[in-house]
Amino acid sequence: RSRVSLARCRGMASSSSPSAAAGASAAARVGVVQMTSEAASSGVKFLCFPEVFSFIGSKDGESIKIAEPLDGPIMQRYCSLAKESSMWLSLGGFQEKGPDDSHQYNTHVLIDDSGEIRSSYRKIHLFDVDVPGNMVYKESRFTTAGDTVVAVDSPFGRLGLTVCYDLRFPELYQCLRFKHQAQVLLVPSAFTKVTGEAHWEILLRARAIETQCYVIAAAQAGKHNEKRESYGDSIIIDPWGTVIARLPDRLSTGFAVADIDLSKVEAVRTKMPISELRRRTNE
Ligand SMILES: O=C(O)CNC(=O)[C@H](CS)NC(=O)CCC(=O)C(=O)O
Repeated sequence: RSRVSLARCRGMASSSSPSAAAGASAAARVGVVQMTSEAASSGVKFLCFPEVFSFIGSKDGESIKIAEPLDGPIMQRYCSLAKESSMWLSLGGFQEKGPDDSHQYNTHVLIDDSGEIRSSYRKIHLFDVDVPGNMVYKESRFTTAGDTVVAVDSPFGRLGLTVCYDLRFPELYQCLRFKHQAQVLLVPSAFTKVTGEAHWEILLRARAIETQCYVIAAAQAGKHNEKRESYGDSIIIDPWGTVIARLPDRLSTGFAVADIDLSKVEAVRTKMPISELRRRTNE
Protein backbone atom coordinates (compact mmCIF):
# COMPACT_ATOMS: atom_id res chain seq x y z
CA ARG A 1 0.00 0.00 0.00
CA SER A 2 1.30 3.45 -0.76
CA ARG A 3 -0.15 6.84 -0.12
CA VAL A 4 -0.60 9.03 -3.17
CA SER A 5 -2.07 12.46 -3.65
CA LEU A 6 -3.32 15.02 -6.14
CA ALA A 7 -2.79 18.72 -5.59
CA ARG A 8 -3.75 22.04 -7.06
CA CYS A 9 -2.91 25.50 -5.77
CA ARG A 10 -3.72 29.13 -6.25
CA GLY A 11 -1.34 30.72 -8.70
CA MET A 12 -1.21 27.52 -10.63
CA ALA A 13 -4.69 28.23 -11.85
CA SER A 14 -3.98 31.82 -12.80
CA SER A 15 -2.14 33.36 -15.67
CA SER A 16 1.47 34.18 -14.91
CA SER A 17 3.84 36.53 -16.63
CA PRO A 18 6.68 35.17 -18.74
CA SER A 19 8.97 37.67 -17.05
CA ALA A 20 8.44 35.98 -13.68
CA ALA A 21 11.65 34.38 -12.47
CA ALA A 22 12.49 31.09 -14.16
CA GLY A 23 9.21 31.18 -16.05
CA ALA A 24 7.07 29.83 -13.25
CA SER A 25 4.86 32.30 -11.43
CA ALA A 26 5.96 33.15 -7.91
CA ALA A 27 2.49 32.32 -6.59
CA ALA A 28 2.53 28.90 -8.23
CA ARG A 29 5.98 28.17 -6.83
CA VAL A 30 5.07 29.13 -3.28
CA GLY A 31 1.87 27.11 -3.59
CA VAL A 32 3.63 24.03 -4.91
CA VAL A 33 6.22 24.07 -2.12
CA GLN A 34 3.51 24.52 0.51
CA MET A 35 1.34 21.76 -0.95
CA THR A 36 4.28 19.40 -1.08
CA SER A 37 5.17 19.94 2.55
CA GLU A 38 1.54 19.56 3.67
CA ALA A 39 1.21 16.37 1.67
CA ALA A 40 4.51 15.08 3.09
CA SER A 41 3.22 15.52 6.62
CA SER A 42 0.17 13.42 5.70
CA GLY A 43 2.45 10.56 4.71
CA VAL A 44 2.11 11.08 0.96
CA LYS A 45 4.90 9.47 -1.12
CA PHE A 46 3.73 10.46 -4.59
CA LEU A 47 2.23 13.81 -5.46
CA CYS A 48 0.65 14.63 -8.82
CA PHE A 49 0.15 18.11 -10.26
CA PRO A 50 -1.99 19.02 -13.30
CA GLU A 51 -1.03 19.96 -16.83
CA VAL A 52 0.43 23.47 -17.18
CA PHE A 53 1.37 23.33 -13.48
CA SER A 54 4.01 26.03 -13.70
CA PHE A 55 2.66 28.42 -16.30
CA ILE A 56 -0.50 29.20 -18.26
CA GLY A 57 -0.14 31.76 -21.00
CA SER A 58 -2.90 34.22 -21.77
CA LYS A 59 -1.83 34.76 -25.38
CA ASP A 60 -1.19 32.24 -28.13
CA GLY A 61 2.40 31.15 -28.26
CA GLU A 62 3.36 32.89 -25.04
CA SER A 63 4.64 29.76 -23.37
CA ILE A 64 7.24 29.28 -26.13
CA LYS A 65 9.13 32.11 -24.45
CA ILE A 66 9.42 30.30 -21.14
CA ALA A 67 9.99 26.79 -22.54
CA GLU A 68 13.09 25.13 -21.11
CA PRO A 69 14.92 21.85 -21.55
CA LEU A 70 14.41 19.21 -18.86
CA ASP A 71 17.82 20.02 -17.39
CA GLY A 72 16.94 23.73 -17.16
CA PRO A 73 16.36 25.81 -14.00
CA ILE A 74 12.61 25.14 -13.63
CA MET A 75 12.98 21.37 -13.56
CA GLN A 76 16.06 21.63 -11.35
CA ARG A 77 13.90 23.37 -8.77
CA TYR A 78 11.28 20.64 -8.91
CA CYS A 79 14.00 18.00 -8.61
CA SER A 80 15.29 19.70 -5.46
CA LEU A 81 11.76 19.88 -4.10
CA ALA A 82 11.23 16.15 -4.70
CA LYS A 83 14.51 15.33 -2.98
CA GLU A 84 13.94 17.64 0.00
CA SER A 85 10.47 16.22 0.59
CA SER A 86 11.47 12.60 -0.23
CA MET A 87 8.56 12.38 -2.57
CA TRP A 88 7.96 11.32 -6.16
CA LEU A 89 6.38 14.05 -8.30
CA SER A 90 4.28 13.74 -11.43
CA LEU A 91 4.38 17.04 -13.29
CA GLY A 92 2.09 16.98 -16.24
CA GLY A 93 2.26 19.45 -19.05
CA PHE A 94 5.64 21.04 -18.71
CA GLN A 95 6.57 23.43 -21.53
CA GLU A 96 9.68 21.63 -22.70
CA LYS A 97 11.90 23.39 -25.22
CA GLY A 98 11.00 21.97 -28.62
CA PRO A 99 12.79 20.98 -31.81
CA ASP A 100 12.85 24.57 -33.10
CA ASP A 101 12.29 28.11 -31.81
CA SER A 102 8.60 28.17 -32.61
CA HIS A 103 7.62 24.84 -31.03
CA GLN A 104 7.61 23.27 -27.60
CA TYR A 105 6.71 19.83 -26.33
CA ASN A 106 3.90 19.32 -23.82
CA THR A 107 5.82 17.02 -21.50
CA HIS A 108 4.80 14.97 -18.47
CA VAL A 109 7.82 14.65 -16.19
CA LEU A 110 8.22 12.06 -13.46
CA ILE A 111 10.76 12.83 -10.72
CA ASP A 112 11.75 10.27 -8.08
CA ASP A 113 12.30 10.87 -4.37
CA SER A 114 16.04 11.28 -4.83
CA GLY A 115 15.41 14.21 -7.16
CA GLU A 116 16.24 12.43 -10.43
CA ILE A 117 14.04 12.65 -13.51
CA ARG A 118 12.98 9.02 -13.93
CA SER A 119 11.01 9.42 -17.08
CA SER A 120 9.31 11.88 -19.37
CA TYR A 121 6.51 11.60 -21.89
CA ARG A 122 5.68 14.05 -24.67
CA LYS A 123 1.94 14.43 -25.28
CA ILE A 124 1.04 12.46 -28.39
CA HIS A 125 -2.48 13.74 -29.14
CA LEU A 126 -2.61 17.50 -29.64
CA PHE A 127 -5.78 19.45 -28.93
CA ASP A 128 -6.78 20.86 -32.32
CA VAL A 129 -10.45 21.18 -31.59
CA ASP A 130 -13.35 23.55 -32.18
CA VAL A 131 -15.05 23.37 -28.79
CA PRO A 132 -18.83 23.82 -29.17
CA GLY A 133 -19.90 27.20 -27.77
CA ASN A 134 -16.36 28.01 -26.76
CA MET A 135 -13.28 28.59 -28.88
CA VAL A 136 -11.04 26.96 -31.44
CA TYR A 137 -7.90 25.43 -30.01
CA LYS A 138 -4.90 24.62 -32.16
CA GLU A 139 -2.29 23.18 -29.87
CA SER A 140 -0.22 21.93 -32.82
CA ARG A 141 0.53 25.49 -33.88
CA PHE A 142 3.14 25.84 -31.13
CA THR A 143 3.55 22.28 -29.92
CA THR A 144 5.22 19.28 -31.54
CA ALA A 145 3.59 15.94 -30.78
CA GLY A 146 5.53 13.15 -29.12
CA ASP A 147 5.67 9.70 -30.68
CA THR A 148 6.64 7.38 -27.83
CA VAL A 149 4.46 5.52 -25.34
CA VAL A 150 6.02 5.65 -21.86
CA ALA A 151 5.56 3.32 -18.89
CA VAL A 152 7.91 3.17 -15.93
CA ASP A 153 8.31 1.17 -12.71
CA SER A 154 7.87 2.91 -9.38
CA PRO A 155 7.21 1.94 -5.76
CA PHE A 156 3.53 2.66 -6.54
CA GLY A 157 3.31 0.19 -9.39
CA ARG A 158 4.06 0.40 -13.07
CA LEU A 159 2.99 3.87 -14.19
CA GLY A 160 1.63 4.83 -17.61
CA LEU A 161 2.25 8.46 -18.49
CA THR A 162 -0.29 10.44 -20.51
CA VAL A 163 -1.55 14.04 -20.73
CA CYS A 164 -5.05 15.57 -20.98
CA TYR A 165 -6.51 15.15 -24.50
CA ASP A 166 -4.76 11.74 -24.75
CA LEU A 167 -7.65 10.60 -22.53
CA ARG A 168 -9.95 10.51 -25.58
CA PHE A 169 -7.79 7.93 -27.35
CA PRO A 170 -8.45 4.62 -25.57
CA GLU A 171 -5.95 2.73 -27.75
CA LEU A 172 -3.10 4.50 -25.95
CA TYR A 173 -4.38 3.19 -22.61
CA GLN A 174 -4.92 -0.28 -24.07
CA CYS A 175 -1.31 -0.19 -25.22
CA LEU A 176 -0.16 0.93 -21.76
CA ARG A 177 -2.08 -1.87 -20.10
CA PHE A 178 -1.62 -4.79 -22.50
CA LYS A 179 1.75 -4.05 -24.09
CA HIS A 180 3.51 -2.15 -21.30
CA GLN A 181 1.84 -3.78 -18.28
CA ALA A 182 0.82 -0.54 -16.62
CA GLN A 183 -0.98 -0.75 -13.28
CA VAL A 184 -1.51 2.96 -12.64
CA LEU A 185 -2.42 5.50 -15.32
CA LEU A 186 -1.59 9.17 -14.86
CA VAL A 187 -3.69 11.80 -16.66
CA PRO A 188 -2.66 15.35 -15.65
CA SER A 189 -5.02 17.71 -17.44
CA ALA A 190 -6.41 21.15 -18.16
CA PHE A 191 -9.77 20.23 -19.68
CA THR A 192 -11.96 23.02 -21.00
CA LYS A 193 -15.04 23.88 -18.95
CA VAL A 194 -17.46 22.83 -21.68
CA THR A 195 -15.86 19.47 -22.50
CA GLY A 196 -14.90 18.74 -18.92
CA GLU A 197 -18.45 19.11 -17.61
CA ALA A 198 -19.69 16.78 -20.32
CA HIS A 199 -16.95 14.12 -20.45
CA TRP A 200 -14.14 14.32 -17.87
CA GLU A 201 -15.18 11.90 -15.14
CA ILE A 202 -16.91 9.48 -17.50
CA LEU A 203 -13.83 9.11 -19.70
CA LEU A 204 -11.54 8.64 -16.68
CA ARG A 205 -13.73 5.97 -15.11
CA ALA A 206 -14.04 4.20 -18.45
CA ARG A 207 -10.23 4.10 -18.82
CA ALA A 208 -9.90 2.69 -15.27
CA ILE A 209 -12.58 0.03 -15.83
CA GLU A 210 -11.43 -1.12 -19.26
CA THR A 211 -7.74 -1.30 -18.31
CA GLN A 212 -8.28 -2.46 -14.71
CA CYS A 213 -5.77 0.13 -13.57
CA TYR A 214 -5.74 2.84 -10.94
CA VAL A 215 -6.20 6.23 -12.61
CA ILE A 216 -4.72 9.36 -11.06
CA ALA A 217 -5.99 12.48 -12.78
CA ALA A 218 -4.86 15.88 -11.54
CA ALA A 219 -6.97 18.64 -13.04
CA GLN A 220 -6.62 22.36 -13.46
CA ALA A 221 -9.73 24.27 -12.42
CA GLY A 222 -11.11 27.77 -12.47
CA LYS A 223 -10.63 30.87 -14.57
CA HIS A 224 -7.01 31.45 -15.60
CA ASN A 225 -7.49 34.62 -17.63
CA GLU A 226 -10.05 36.37 -19.84
CA LYS A 227 -10.04 33.59 -22.40
CA ARG A 228 -9.38 30.42 -20.49
CA GLU A 229 -11.23 28.41 -17.91
CA SER A 230 -10.60 24.80 -16.93
CA TYR A 231 -12.93 22.20 -15.51
CA GLY A 232 -12.26 19.09 -13.57
CA ASP A 233 -12.48 17.44 -10.20
CA SER A 234 -9.03 15.98 -9.55
CA ILE A 235 -9.78 12.33 -8.93
CA ILE A 236 -8.19 9.02 -8.09
CA ILE A 237 -10.06 5.94 -9.34
CA ASP A 238 -9.47 2.33 -8.34
CA PRO A 239 -9.24 -0.55 -10.87
CA TRP A 240 -12.93 -1.36 -10.35
CA GLY A 241 -13.85 2.17 -11.47
CA THR A 242 -14.72 3.59 -8.05
CA VAL A 243 -13.65 7.16 -7.28
CA ILE A 244 -11.57 6.89 -4.10
CA ALA A 245 -10.39 10.50 -3.76
CA ARG A 246 -11.65 13.79 -5.08
CA LEU A 247 -10.51 17.40 -5.02
CA PRO A 248 -13.60 19.26 -6.27
CA ASP A 249 -13.40 21.63 -9.22
CA ARG A 250 -14.69 24.52 -7.09
CA LEU A 251 -11.59 24.50 -4.85
CA SER A 252 -8.67 26.50 -6.20
CA THR A 253 -6.28 25.05 -3.63
CA GLY A 254 -5.93 21.77 -1.82
CA PHE A 255 -5.04 18.15 -2.11
CA ALA A 256 -6.78 14.80 -2.00
CA VAL A 257 -5.22 11.59 -0.73
CA ALA A 258 -5.78 7.89 -1.39
CA ASP A 259 -3.96 4.64 -0.72
CA ILE A 260 -2.95 2.56 -3.70
CA ASP A 261 -3.06 -1.17 -3.10
CA LEU A 262 -1.65 -3.17 -6.01
CA SER A 263 -3.24 -6.37 -4.75
CA LYS A 264 -6.57 -4.78 -5.78
CA VAL A 265 -5.29 -4.55 -9.35
CA GLU A 266 -4.44 -8.24 -9.30
CA ALA A 267 -7.74 -9.18 -7.66
CA VAL A 268 -9.83 -7.39 -10.30
CA ARG A 269 -7.73 -8.87 -13.13
CA THR A 270 -7.89 -12.40 -11.78
CA LYS A 271 -11.64 -12.38 -11.37
CA MET A 272 -12.26 -10.73 -14.72
CA PRO A 273 -9.43 -11.92 -16.99
CA ILE A 274 -9.94 -9.57 -19.93
CA SER A 275 -6.31 -9.86 -20.96
CA GLU A 276 -6.84 -13.55 -21.77
CA LEU A 277 -10.28 -13.14 -23.32
CA ARG A 278 -9.28 -10.29 -25.56
CA ARG A 279 -9.80 -10.76 -29.33
CA ARG A 280 -7.76 -8.51 -31.60
CA THR A 281 -10.76 -7.00 -33.36
CA ASN A 282 -8.73 -3.94 -34.13
CA GLU A 283 -5.94 -5.53 -36.12
O1 LIG B 1 -2.03 24.95 -24.10
C1 LIG B 1 -1.72 24.86 -22.92
O2 LIG B 1 -1.52 25.84 -22.20
C2 LIG B 1 -1.63 23.49 -22.33
N1 LIG B 1 -2.37 22.57 -23.07
C3 LIG B 1 -3.64 22.33 -22.86
O3 LIG B 1 -4.26 22.87 -21.99
C4 LIG B 1 -4.25 21.34 -23.78
C5 LIG B 1 -4.10 21.85 -25.16
S1 LIG B 1 -4.86 23.41 -25.47
N2 LIG B 1 -5.64 21.13 -23.43
C6 LIG B 1 -6.27 20.01 -23.73
O4 LIG B 1 -5.70 19.06 -24.26
C7 LIG B 1 -7.74 19.99 -23.34
C8 LIG B 1 -8.46 18.72 -23.71
C9 LIG B 1 -9.91 18.85 -23.50
O5 LIG B 1 -10.41 19.78 -22.90
C10 LIG B 1 -10.81 17.81 -24.03
O6 LIG B 1 -10.33 16.76 -24.51
O7 LIG B 1 -12.02 18.00 -23.97
